[in-house]
Amino acid sequence: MATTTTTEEEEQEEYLQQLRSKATELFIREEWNDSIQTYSQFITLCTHHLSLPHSDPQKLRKSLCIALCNRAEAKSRLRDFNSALQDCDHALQVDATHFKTLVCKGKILLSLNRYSMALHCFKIALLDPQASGNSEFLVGYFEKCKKFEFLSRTGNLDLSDWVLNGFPGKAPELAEYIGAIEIRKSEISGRGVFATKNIDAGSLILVTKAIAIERSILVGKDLSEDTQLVMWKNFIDKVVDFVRKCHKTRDLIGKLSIGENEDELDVPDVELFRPESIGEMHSSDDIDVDMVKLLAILDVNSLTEDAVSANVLRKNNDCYGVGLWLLPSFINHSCCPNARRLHVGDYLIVHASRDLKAGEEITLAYLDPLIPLNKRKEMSMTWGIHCKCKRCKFEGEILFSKQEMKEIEIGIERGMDVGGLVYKLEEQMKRWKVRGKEKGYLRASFWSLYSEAYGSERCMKRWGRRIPALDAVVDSITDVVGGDHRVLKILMEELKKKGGGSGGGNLEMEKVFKLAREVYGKVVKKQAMRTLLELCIAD
Ligand SMILES: C[S@@+](CC[C@H](N)C(=O)[O-])C[C@H]1O[C@@H](n2cnc3c(N)ncnc32)[C@H](O)[C@@H]1O
Repeated sequence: MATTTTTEEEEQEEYLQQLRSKATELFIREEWNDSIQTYSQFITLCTHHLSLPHSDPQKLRKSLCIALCNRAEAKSRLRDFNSALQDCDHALQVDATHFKTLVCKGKILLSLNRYSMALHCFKIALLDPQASGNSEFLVGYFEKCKKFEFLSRTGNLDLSDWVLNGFPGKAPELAEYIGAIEIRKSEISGRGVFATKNIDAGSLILVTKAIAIERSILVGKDLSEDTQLVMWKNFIDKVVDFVRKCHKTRDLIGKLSIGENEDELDVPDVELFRPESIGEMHSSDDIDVDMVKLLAILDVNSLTEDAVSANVLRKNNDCYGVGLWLLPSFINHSCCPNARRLHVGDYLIVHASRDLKAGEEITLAYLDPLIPLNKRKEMSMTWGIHCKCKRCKFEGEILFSKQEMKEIEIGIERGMDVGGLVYKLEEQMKRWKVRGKEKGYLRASFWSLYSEAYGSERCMKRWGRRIPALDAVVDSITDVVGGDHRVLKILMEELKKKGGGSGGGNLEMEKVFKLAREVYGKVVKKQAMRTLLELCIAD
């Protein structure tokens, strides 16, 4: 009897060895899916053997730990980070200081933007004797975690080198950052994002990585309908894949609006959106996805890189992307926005495009703030929103009561002399005693007239002395819609004409830099900002 048991045990032992060798071979050949499958069989069998009376627990534990660590590595290669993390934790339960697992866990945590936890792993790994042979790359990871941890606390981003070198290679990895903001009920609609402290124009409000993003190369100016459909389908597949791998993401996406009954929606704590917040992170097994709800959510919250309030930093702007970013999805629209977005790789940076007061709602322009009310209304229909901001209200009243406004609109349609139309609008505003912000509203709405007039030498010769100086118009428009790249471009061109360019008069150049910070955010130092300004003109 005893002989039979020994033979059985030996056979099982041999089978275990075979499984381990096969899994290791697949792992070395980087056949990740097959190696995960084989390691899974090995792990189940190994765990079972550990409970048997004649087993060698020390040897088995060692094998189990290595198998879990390798399976974690394979899963992380397939970007199934949450499940990989689960394996690392399991391995560390078996051996709390297992060097390879600590390094693997640190790298996974870094990919998930959980910097301080990653830092902790690399710190312990560095104490291991094995660290001496790997010190260069370990110290590299350690320093990277430290840098990102600092960035995620302060939001002090500096992309100067990347910009000055002409956006080489892949876009830089950024750290996730959540500034002085909270999510609250909004008077605009449902929930909104609010400043909890004063925020200067140009300062970063948040930096966050896309849940998923899909890009397409632009051939010509627009994408064909077919390409757009394929792009949208791929994008949805990516979101579903992400959601299936992570409960936390599914739960957070589930908090986004479907554009209906927004006032009844819960207000989530902004802390939930920190990568390090505790959530039910694990499981790669099927998570139910309510596709109808998910599609409605994507319809309302996806953002495109070509939007008017977005800048994209990359070498060739010949592609176009659609993506989903969680926290920015709570930012409402305003025709007098106070924030803009900047895309760097898969990261979205939202910065203040005007000075913000504590308690003020942060808003983006979903649609062009430099077009007249009727066009804005038309465009807002596609967003399913009916904007009731002060500007829309004021312009609605003036359009309704003043025939001259209609005449100006007809003049634009008929292609009348832009200088004459600007003159007419300015004269009417004087007559109607339109001042301050209200003047800015109308100037912003008819920006196309102003920009064409200031851009035309012939027009300025004729009307230059009868219409306000560009400076004054820039100030009043910026006061109501914040920094805008088109306004910045005209200002730059004007400076160049005066023989200034980037070496223009100090005061004028300061004004350009101030506007540039409102347009791009404080993401580069002065020299690199000059490069961005050159790009803005060339655009
Ligand atoms: C990206 S979400 C913004 C956050 C949303 N309010 C929430 O509670 O989740 C976009 C949706 O917000 C609403 N919304 C945003 N700005 C609006 C505005 N200015 N006027 C009316 N509704 C607006 C619309 O329902 C729109 O579909």
